[in-house]
Order: sequence, then C-alpha cells, then structure tokens
Amino acid sequence: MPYDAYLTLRSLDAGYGRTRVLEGVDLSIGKGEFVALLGASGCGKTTLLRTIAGFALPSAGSICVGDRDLTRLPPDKRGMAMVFQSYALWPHMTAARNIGYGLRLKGWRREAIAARVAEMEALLGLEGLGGRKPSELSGGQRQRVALGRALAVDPDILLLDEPLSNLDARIRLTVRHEIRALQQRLGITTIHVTHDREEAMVMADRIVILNKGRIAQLGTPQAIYTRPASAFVAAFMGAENVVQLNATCSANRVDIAEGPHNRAASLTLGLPAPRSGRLEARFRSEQLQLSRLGDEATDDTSCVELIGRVEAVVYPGGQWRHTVRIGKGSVLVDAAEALPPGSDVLVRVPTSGLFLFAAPADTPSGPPSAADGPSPVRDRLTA
Ligand SMILES: Nc1ncnc2c1ncn2[C@@H]1O[C@H](COP(=O)(O)OP(=O)(O)OP(=O)(O)O)[C@@H](O)[C@H]1O
Repeated sequence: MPYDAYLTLRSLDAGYGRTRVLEGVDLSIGKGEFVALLGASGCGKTTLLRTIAGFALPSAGSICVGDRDLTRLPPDKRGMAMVFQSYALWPHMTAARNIGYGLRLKGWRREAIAARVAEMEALLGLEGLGGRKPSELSGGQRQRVALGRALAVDPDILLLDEPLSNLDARIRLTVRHEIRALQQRLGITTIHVTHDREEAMVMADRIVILNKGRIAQLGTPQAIYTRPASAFVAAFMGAENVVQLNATCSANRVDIAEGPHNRAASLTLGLPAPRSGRLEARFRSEQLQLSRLGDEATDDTSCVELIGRVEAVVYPGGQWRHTVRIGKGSVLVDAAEALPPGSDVLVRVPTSGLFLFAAPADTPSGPPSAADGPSPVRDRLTA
C-alpha cells in the first residue's frame, strides 16, 4: 500500500554524550502506517524511538510531522504517546487512574475523563478491571492498561518500545494480533520497536532494519525477506548458512566456478548479480534438496550444488535438521528424510533461495587454494 510521507526524519544523528548512536537516519512514514524497527540489541532502536518522542534531542537533523517541525519541541507538544517496555504504570494508582493519567495532565474534566477511560477499557477488553492496581493484573492486562493510557490522549503517532517482551510466548502471539487489529481499526500511525523478526514480519506494513545506528534496509516484510540488500540483512532475516564461491557475473547471470566443495553452475538471478570474483552465498536451511552423493536425480546446473558430509542430525519437528560440514564450515539443511552422520551428501540450493554478495575484502580471492582445505570429494566428482 503506498503511503504519503507523514512523519519525516532527515539526517538524524543522536547519542549520549560523546557516544554517537544514530547516524544520518532518513526515514519517511505514512499516515496510518505500522512500521517496525528491527535490529540486534544495542543497534539504537530505543534511542531512535526516544528521539522521535522527544525524550532525547538529536545532535543533527530534523523530525517533522506533516509541515510541523518538531525537532526541538518537548514530548508533550508532539502529539505522540509511547508505551514502554516496562509499561511504566503508576503502582499506587488503579488501572482506570493510570489510563486517565494523561487526560488529567491535559486538564480534562472528571466526567470527560471517566467517559474516555470507560471507552478505552471497552476497546481493550479491560471492563471490570478498572479498580485494580497494576500488581493485581496479569502481564497482558498491564500491557493493555499501558496501551489504554497511550491511546486515551488520542495521539497522532503511537510509539511502542518492545511492549510484548515481558509477556510469555503464548500470550505474546495473541497480543501481537490484538495490537495490529486495533492499530488498523484506529488507523493510527505506529512505530514498534522489536528484536523479534517474526513479530516485525507479522505486524508491520514496513520494516526498518537498523545496524549500528544506520538504516540497513527499509521495505515490506516480503521484500526484506526475499530481497535482502546486504549480507547483514540476509543473515538477520534467517539466511544464516554461508559459503564462499568464485564466480563470473554479468547483468543477472552468474557462472559459478567449480570449487573444492561445489560444482560449476550457471545461474540466472531475478536480481542484478554482484560483481565477479569471490562471492558470499547465503541461504536458509529450508527449501534445499539433500541427497546422498551419487544418488542425485539429474545434473542440475541451475542451482548451487555443494558437497559435504553429514555431521549430525536432529528432529526439531516437521523436518530433519542436518548439520553438513562443507570445507571448514558447516551449514544447516532441513529435509523430510534423515541421512545418518557420516553420509557424503549433495546440497542443492535453488536460485530462488540464494542470496549472493561480494565477499568481504579480507577473504582470499582467486581460485580455490589450499586455504580452502583438502577436497576429498572433488576427485570423486571430477572422476
Ligand atoms: N543513557 C545512556 N547513556 C549512554 N549510552 C547509552 C544510554 N542508553 C543507551 N546507550 C547505548 O546506546 C546504544 C544503543 O542503545 P539502544 O537502547 O538504543 O539500543 P536497542 O537497539 O534499543 O537495544 P535493545 O534491543 O537491547 O533494547 C547502546 O550501545 C547502548 O549501550
């Protein structure tokens, strides 16, 4: 769904004292859009959210909502409300008083506050619980009170800082769905911080992947999952298997040279190919083909074929997960049938699940060398 820019961050830098955390963040979020900020611990997600909220001031750049420049405004003048990871409820106040807290600060009349609190309680399924203190509520109910307090003031933008991380796994799945449904019903622009990939995927219209204070990629969940822009994003989105290959590339064609642990292949990618040379190939453990070496059905040069040996096999549910040693490294391969440890195997990686990037500069280039280790299977392959 296309969105017109509503919240716009331009060249935002922020940090703590001399520690720079965010660098040159440019981001446009549409009205009514749900955006997830996803990244590893310490990458700056909370700092970005706090800077947008006004709890931290940027050292450079600007924050605008529509035509309004909010960069130097205090938090309460920004039309935003934040739900904190800890919920930050007042322990001595009832749920109802917590929900009405922001309205009292705004000077609303008592009857108007009571009506709005009742509305929030109904919206969030908290009827009958308004008289309880936070200590008398479950984690999920506390989380909803915090959400009610944020929504009661009718903010233009809702900021959620890992609000599900204190809930147990099963409740988290339900609350995830509830928050998304509520957000869509209210049409409220929302930014949600999480380090849970699946949570970001199922809740957000678009995902921002942050890496060391910079945006590594911004896109729909599907775009980021199927077309990661860098090796970092591919790894973060689950393509954690990695092997190095040598290839000659042009436009979207990639000719993989035979190596000590891979066969030659000619691939046509759906994406522009990286430049020729040493490549880092990344792929997920699912949607691969695993067969005993020599048992494979046909020669298939349209996928990457890796040669290795099964080291271990476990059953996490659904499929058998094999640890396959390939040269000095190993990859995880899921398959319907288990092949026992010690089996020499062929792993086929289809182009649809293959992500190719230029290998980092410190990796040796050129043809496979002794550095790639001995290649017992190569002789068998070329024999
Ligand atoms: N008050 C502070 N003073 C100094 N450094 C801080 C402060 N708060 C955070 N940092 C540092 O800033 C960096 C970014 O922190 P931030 O909390 O934004 O990360 P995050 O991505 O939200 O992490 P997490 O997922 O663990 O919550 C980290 O290196 C952190 O140590």
